[in-house]
Amino acid sequence: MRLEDVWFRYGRRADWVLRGAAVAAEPGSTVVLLGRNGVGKSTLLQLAAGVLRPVRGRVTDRPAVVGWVPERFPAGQPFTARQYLARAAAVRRAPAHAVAAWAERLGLTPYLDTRLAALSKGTAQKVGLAQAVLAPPGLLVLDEPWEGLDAGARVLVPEIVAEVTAAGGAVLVSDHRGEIAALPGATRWTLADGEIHASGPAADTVVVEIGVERAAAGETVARLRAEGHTILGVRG
Ligand SMILES: Nc1ncnc2c1ncn2[C@@H]1O[C@H](COP(=O)(O)OP(=O)(O)OP(=O)(O)O)[C@@H](O)[C@H]1O
Repeated sequence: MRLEDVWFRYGRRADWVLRGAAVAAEPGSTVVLLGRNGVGKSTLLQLAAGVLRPVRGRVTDRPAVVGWVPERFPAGQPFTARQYLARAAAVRRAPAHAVAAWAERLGLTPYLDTRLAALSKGTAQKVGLAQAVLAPPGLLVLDEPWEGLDAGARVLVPEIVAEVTAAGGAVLVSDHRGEIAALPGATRWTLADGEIHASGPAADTVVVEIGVERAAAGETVARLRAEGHTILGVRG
């Protein structure tokens, strides 16, 4: 999947969210998208997934099967989890056993006959994750996939990412919580002021301890994360 000079804004008078983005996610690679809140990560992911179209430029080499996990699963639809996943499986021509197998793996089996609107946020997120992988995706796009998941399910995200890339798919994932540490070997795209800065995986990592005033802690953590650093903890 390749962005070729992609420009995007939400309206004629709106500011540009992306200005001439030119990056590529190669088959078998994992790309982690970093950047502060509101900088345009979700927008870029939706352009990559084909949910949004560029205002200028184009997205090329998008594989036939794209799995897209939005930041918030749209749970307002009038289906049970089983009906929704069965429909998604039919649309993607996924194998017949895929719904039951993914439901089991994600701990969704007890909730399959619950209506989507009645699911907890985390369980709905799991349905969102399941629908994206029912058919093996050539490109898997995950918007903050850890959000709302319990500890048991969080560990599944890097597992699923590794399986998709091992099968030759590309994975593009946004991360504002430093979960990138769980994705060794990932390329980083850092988005700032409408531009993407791509950098290779951190091959050799060291831990640097810094002290900041309490009042500045939140802002410092956010800034360091936006720059692509991993925050291992805050204490004191
Ligand atoms: N549907 C929309 N209509 C108009 N403006 C939008 C829309 N969606 C997002 N924006 C604006 O585009 C900019 C980028 O938003 P986006 O959601 O892509 O950022 P983000 O980096 O994903 O943020 P966060 O980390 O908070 O999820 C923001 O200024 C936002 O207000």
